[in-house]
Amino acid sequence: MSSNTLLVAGGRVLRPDFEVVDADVVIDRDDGVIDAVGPDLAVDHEVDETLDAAGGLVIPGLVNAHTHVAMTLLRGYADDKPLDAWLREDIWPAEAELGPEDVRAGAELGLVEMIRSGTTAFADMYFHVPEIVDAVDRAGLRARLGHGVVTVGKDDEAARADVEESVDVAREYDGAADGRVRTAVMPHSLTTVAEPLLREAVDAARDAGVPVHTHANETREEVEPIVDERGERPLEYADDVGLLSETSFLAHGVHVDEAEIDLLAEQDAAVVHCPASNMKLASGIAPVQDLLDAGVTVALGTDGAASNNDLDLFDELRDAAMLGKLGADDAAAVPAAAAVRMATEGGAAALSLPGGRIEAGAAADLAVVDLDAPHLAPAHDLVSHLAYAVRGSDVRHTVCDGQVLMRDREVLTLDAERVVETARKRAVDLVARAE
Ligand SMILES: CSC[C@H]1O[C@@H](n2cnc3c(O)ncnc32)[C@H](O)[C@@H]1O
Ligand SMILES: [Zn+2]
Repeated sequence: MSSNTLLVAGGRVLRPDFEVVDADVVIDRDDGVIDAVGPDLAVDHEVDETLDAAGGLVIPGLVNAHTHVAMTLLRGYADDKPLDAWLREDIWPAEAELGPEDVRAGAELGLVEMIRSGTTAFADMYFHVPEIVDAVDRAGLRARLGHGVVTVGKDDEAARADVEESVDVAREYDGAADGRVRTAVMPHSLTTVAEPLLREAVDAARDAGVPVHTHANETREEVEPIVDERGERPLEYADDVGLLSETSFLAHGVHVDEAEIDLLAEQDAAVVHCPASNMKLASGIAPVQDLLDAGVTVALGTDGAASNNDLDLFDELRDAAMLGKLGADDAAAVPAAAAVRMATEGGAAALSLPGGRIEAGAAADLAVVDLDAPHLAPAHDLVSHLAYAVRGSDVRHTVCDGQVLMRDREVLTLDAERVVETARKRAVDLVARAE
């Protein structure tokens, strides 16, 4: 019998086989692990804290497998443009003005938003990573973090320094926040990092024992020059430089051909599907059902809040299921359960992080979704509801690593009001500097 036990009581539980059962969940808070799942567990367990899940569904905490969390400061700053123009004309000039405290403020805002919508783990590529690590440590989430490398437009010394920073950050912070923070080396994309430095980054990641995360095959405009200049597809190039492996995870994967899908499956590299960002920037429709059919691990990501424009992974679930059907011209494609799996187990697998399943021995990362709202009645099929009807605002409690991050919609680890106020001020000042 544990002396530091959290009980999630009286709800229904989404099991790994996607059956929904009436069950309590007992969590060992010291180990951050689920001890038991089953009916009436309060009877045989001494409990230190109870979360009321009556009328709710206990699900694995959602995994946002690709974002730039501090971009919350640029939410609504530049819309209705395609990727390249959006980055060059608006986003990159604004980001050039970002200081470490801006990134901290933007990250905290994003963390509050994710906790409030049931996300317990995420992957982030950005700048000023030490401030993001600190924010994640205090917020209590789990994350795979990295410094994004861009070498184009930089002289050799600056380009090399950017790669070094990504490797140094990955080495220094892997295992931070009691192991909740893991790292990766993060070259921004196959076109924004020059080949010799991309090779160095990949080799250094392997030496450091951390994954590589990059944007890949996001737009036609990005794919075509690679094919023209190299005579090979982007993911063949990525494979040549050693970037595809069982720990690497690639954001977007929109414009991938059959051979590239086979390559991803062979190398066991994961794809993070970002449907809202792909729609908003008109980047295209990823062949998600084809990826799944080939056995590729597919996760879901919001991308940054400037191309989404929120960090609510329930939106992504719905978009993934809807857009998957449109892209495949098949209403049976990307069914509800597949979308939910991508947002949970698929995300944890892509990021090589614990979580994604509610079962004894699994990490105690979970969310309790309130089923009382009118838009969730009736409840014929709760997996269907998770994919098509639940909103982030339906989440009642969020738990990560056995710690309660939100209880009855009150975020406990960060002062949400102060975070929002600080981010508002920082965003106004940032935009004034950028214009
Ligand atoms: C070098 S840190 C990360 C870098 O990525 C930018 N970014 C945001 N969204 C996207 C996207 O959809 N594709 C490519 N790059 C993106 C972000 O603004 C940072 O500069
Ligand atoms: Zn991105």
